[in-house]
Amino acid sequence: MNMKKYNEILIGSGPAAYKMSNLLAKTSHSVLVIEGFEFGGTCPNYGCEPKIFLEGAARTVLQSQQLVGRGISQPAKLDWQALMKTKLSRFDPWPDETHSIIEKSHDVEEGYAHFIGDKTVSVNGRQYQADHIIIATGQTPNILDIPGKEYLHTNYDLLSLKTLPSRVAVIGAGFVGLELATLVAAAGADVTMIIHSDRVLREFTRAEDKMLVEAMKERGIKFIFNANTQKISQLKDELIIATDQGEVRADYILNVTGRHPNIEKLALDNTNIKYDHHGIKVDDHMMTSVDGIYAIGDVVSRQEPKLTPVAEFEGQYLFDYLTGKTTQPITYPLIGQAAFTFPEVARVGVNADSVAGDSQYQIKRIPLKYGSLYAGQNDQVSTLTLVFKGKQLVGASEIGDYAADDINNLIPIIGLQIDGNEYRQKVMTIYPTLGDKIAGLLP
Ligand SMILES: Cc1cc2nc3c(=O)[nH]c(=O)nc-3n(C[C@H](O)[C@H](O)[C@H](O)COP(=O)(O)OP(=O)(O)OC[C@H]3O[C@@H](n4cnc5c(N)ncnc54)[C@H](O)[C@@H]3O)c2cc1C
Ligand SMILES: NC(=O)c1ccc[n+]([C@@H]2O[C@H](COP(=O)([O-])OP(=O)(O)OC[C@H]3O[C@@H](n4cnc5c(N)ncnc54)[C@H](O)[C@@H]3O)[C@@H](O)[C@H]2O)c1
Repeated sequence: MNMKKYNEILIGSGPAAYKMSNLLAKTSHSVLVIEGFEFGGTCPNYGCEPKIFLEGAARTVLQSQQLVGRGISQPAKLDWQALMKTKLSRFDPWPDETHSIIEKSHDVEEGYAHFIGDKTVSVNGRQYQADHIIIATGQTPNILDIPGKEYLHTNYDLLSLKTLPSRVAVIGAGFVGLELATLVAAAGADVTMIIHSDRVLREFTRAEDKMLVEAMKERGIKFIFNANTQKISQLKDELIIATDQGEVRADYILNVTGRHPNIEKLALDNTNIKYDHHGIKVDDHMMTSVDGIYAIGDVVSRQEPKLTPVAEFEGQYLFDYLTGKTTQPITYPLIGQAAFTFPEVARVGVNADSVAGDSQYQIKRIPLKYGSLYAGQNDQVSTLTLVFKGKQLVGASEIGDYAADDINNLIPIIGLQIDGNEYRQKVMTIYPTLGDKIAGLLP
């Protein structure tokens, strides 16, 4: 068979591969990009971007509800069908547009790639080789393996759902579950969350986790903890979810029980690439156990959270490494995280719970609700938690309506190890925002 050879083959076109594809477009390298589903991957098509687009309207509704009796007489109402129409008109063209952008600079194959050996990739019956093969195939939702699993929906379905169901059951309460539950509840659905453990986001402190659940409950979202979902059945026009804590009746079921690496279709067992259930194993240059084959983005088995900026950072690093701009191992910057719930939760650095009782660390909890900014929104929960080691801020987390933006203010202080005196001398932030409080909080 006549086999075409490239400098690079990128498998996947999500944020990790797309970053590399854009960088490689500025070189003379020959590149093949292979995508099996929607060009652009999870984030722009059925992840971060449509989620945050829809969240804009949800936030307006929830904020207006919070201000009823405090100057707002009629809370805003969300028209799901109209909102979804605007969402679809914006997002439907994205995969084709991304495809066209990639095709301007590189060869493209539409189809799922698999390995037929350590050096050869096959797609659509054609075989290819390259100096470097880069696996950037991301993750896909776990689907509960229970009777009635055909009734389960994922983020992909919900983020394009044209009609809002009356009752939505959400199985799982991680980032995806909590964010999408917030969205459909704001639109008027009756939401029940079914959680197999006793808490929600483990990345946050227990106090924040509890406050988030309480705040969501106050807005009518129901939580059933320590419940194992056993079976789903349909009775007339409703779905019955049997759990070991009783039955839940719903019109729509969102399965958000975590995600696993997209490796099944790659036929890695035809190669010597090592992997586990967290993903493909790489060294500190993102190389797999096979020379010349690399992995980046969510498909990698690593400690760092599975986020778009992390995927893009790895794409940039691998480009720099393969084009000789660096020989250094990858070192990750400080990574901030947020769940776009209402209120939001956001965090960075050392988790206060993990160092509670350790005399090397000091923890400060600052209720923000007294500040006019937060009081004006009737944001009763806003609490900032700071962790210091000596004089240095090493961790921060917040629950509150603007937690993600607030924590973003603190990431440079921790990441660049800026001390209080230097900060006060060189920075004057906009008043009144959280920024103006920071100078006073740093020792
Ligand atoms: C609902 C949701 C909300 C999210 N919100 C945020 C957020 O707010 N902020 C944030 O930072 N992150 C968020 N994320 C995570 C973010 O989407 C991912 O971290 C990011 O998309 C990872 O990029 P990637 O390129 O590694 O993989 P992906 O974006 O998943 O792309 C992988 C691509 O590879 C393709 N592929 C798979 N197998 C093959 C094959 N064999 N051959 C060819 N192609 C293949 C897939 O079709 C896919 O297009 C969210 C995720 C979800 C699900
Ligand atoms: N705002 C953001 O940055 C954002 C948003 C969405 C997703 N993400 C990324 O995507 C990743 C995946 O998110 P996710 O929500 O799919 O996964 P997750 O790991 O955050 O949450 C999965 C949830 O499902 C639960 N679960 C697992 N098995 C279950 C079962 N059998 N029954 C009931 N519940 C079960 C877990 O306890 C957990 O609460 C996140 O870790 C994050 O890195 C980020």
